[in-house]
Amino acid sequence: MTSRTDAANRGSSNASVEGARLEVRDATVVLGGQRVVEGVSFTAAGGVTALIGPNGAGKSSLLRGIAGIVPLASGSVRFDGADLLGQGRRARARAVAVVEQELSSEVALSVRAAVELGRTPHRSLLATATAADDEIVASALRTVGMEGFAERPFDSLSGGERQRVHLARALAQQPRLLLLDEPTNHLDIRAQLATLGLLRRLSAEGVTAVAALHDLTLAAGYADHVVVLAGGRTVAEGDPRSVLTADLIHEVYGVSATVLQHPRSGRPLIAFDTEETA
Ligand SMILES: Nc1ncnc2c1ncn2[C@@H]1O[C@H](COP(=O)(O)OP(=O)(O)OP(=O)(O)O)[C@@H](O)[C@H]1O
Repeated sequence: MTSRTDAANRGSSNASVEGARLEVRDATVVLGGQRVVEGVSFTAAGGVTALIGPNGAGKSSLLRGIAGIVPLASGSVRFDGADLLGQGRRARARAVAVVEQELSSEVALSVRAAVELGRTPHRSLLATATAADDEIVASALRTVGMEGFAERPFDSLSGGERQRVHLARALAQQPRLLLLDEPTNHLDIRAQLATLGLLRRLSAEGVTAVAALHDLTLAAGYADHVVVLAGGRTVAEGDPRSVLTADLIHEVYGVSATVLQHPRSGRPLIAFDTEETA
């Protein structure tokens, strides 16, 4: 596949506050002896970056490599001018929060306790929660609309509710870099729009957000920058308005689509050609 890079838009952002710069260079991740991410580079100076691509493209592995959850076989990740992966876990967790797809963690905890885990990197080892921590946790729960669930056991929640709690925990971490793996998974459409709107608001406050997304129209509607992966490699990147073409969608996903324009935002609306419309 050809590599198309919209260099003029690389790292561009509509964010009103420029976030710290994330520079991923030649990232390669090897899992089970396979190069599942190979030589991926992109820069995000604030704003929302969407990672898109088919199942198995390497989106989760790239996010995990950036976060230091899996090692990079080669390449580097710099954030705010420093080598992110060279930092200790605790220092990294003060800057970077990750919302992963896995929904079964914190099963024995209440919702409030699960979100409180987000404060751990900011507290000294044996310290208990301060009033400020409590307010940050309460605020994170309010932001995701889960304040009424604080005392519920985490494992009693629905999939979408768990997803929101994971997001609240990441917010409680007060990160400057937010990495999210399919954050709209399990969410109803209102919650999906709220989550992506929240990413936009956070980016306006200086948070750099990178999210793996499957819904191309939502990615087009909310991202400043898209990175398209297939087979572990970058196929295209840039402004969603120039990258998300019918040709690109056919090349990457093997499906036919008509790309329309949102009448107000001008952003791409992707209509898939079903048997009826083909
Ligand atoms: N532990 C592992 N050992 C071997 N291969 C792995 C391992 N983990 C992931 N892979 C493979 O790496 C590739 C990339 O997986 P990854 O989860 O990063 O893709 P993805 O783009 O996030 O996919 P999806 O959209 O399905 O979530 C896949 O082919 C997957 O099977």
